[in-house]
Amino acid sequence: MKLLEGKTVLVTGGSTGIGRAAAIGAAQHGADVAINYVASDEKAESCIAEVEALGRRGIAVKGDVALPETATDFVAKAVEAFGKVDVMVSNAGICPFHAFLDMPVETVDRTFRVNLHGAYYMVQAAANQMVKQGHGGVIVAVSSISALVGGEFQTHYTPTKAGVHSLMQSAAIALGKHGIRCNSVLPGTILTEINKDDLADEAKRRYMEERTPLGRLGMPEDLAGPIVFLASDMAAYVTGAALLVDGGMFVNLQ
Ligand SMILES: C[C@@H]1O[C@H](O)[C@H](O)[C@H](O)[C@H]1O
Repeated sequence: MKLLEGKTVLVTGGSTGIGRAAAIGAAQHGADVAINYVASDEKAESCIAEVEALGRRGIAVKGDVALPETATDFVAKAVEAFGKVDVMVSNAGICPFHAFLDMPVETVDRTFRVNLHGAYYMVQAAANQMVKQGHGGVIVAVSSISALVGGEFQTHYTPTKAGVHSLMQSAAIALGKHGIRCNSVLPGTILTEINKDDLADEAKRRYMEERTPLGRLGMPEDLAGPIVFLASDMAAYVTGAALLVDGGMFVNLQ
């Protein structure tokens, strides 16, 4: 069953990792897809090629989500291409692991601007377009298990993920009257570009695998299903919620 037939789905950070999996998953479920990306044109083009190979339309829009104008430009280009915005998947994020005591101010600022300000601008721009359209919509934000627990080398990162989770809670209240649902997914440790170097440390990787009840770290594709579900009418009464997608890592105390 295609859960997003004829919908227009926007994904930030959509050329790699979780964002790419969400974009492809949305196309597999019948949606047209617009991705925002900041780095590789090649990866963005190959993502759109996969969307088109699934018989859907796709566009890639380059832009740094830390800049407010990137959000309004992305939404405008999606409306120009597809006539509407039904779903925003706010996924773009960075995690430059670094020790706390000598954490550079630039690293703190950049991480907050991409992960939290960027999410705020994208959610607001999409919501304004959805309100203008007048028939509701859905916002799914990619927060993290790190919204709930800490990380020694993530003191600049975990507050942004807690912030994204909180943003969805408040946006759910602000936008419910417009029929717009707002929810978060909280990925655990998912193997992507963002933690490739960190998990190159065999001991750390083994520790993370062993504390995961399902016995493996996650793949980006593990997030596609939960994101498509929250974006679909199957979740018509779900808003302000947070869905852990972590193989059981969070609950595993003992
Ligand atoms: C970078 C990535 O971020 C996630 O939110 C979680 O903290 C993972 O363990 C980490 O590998």
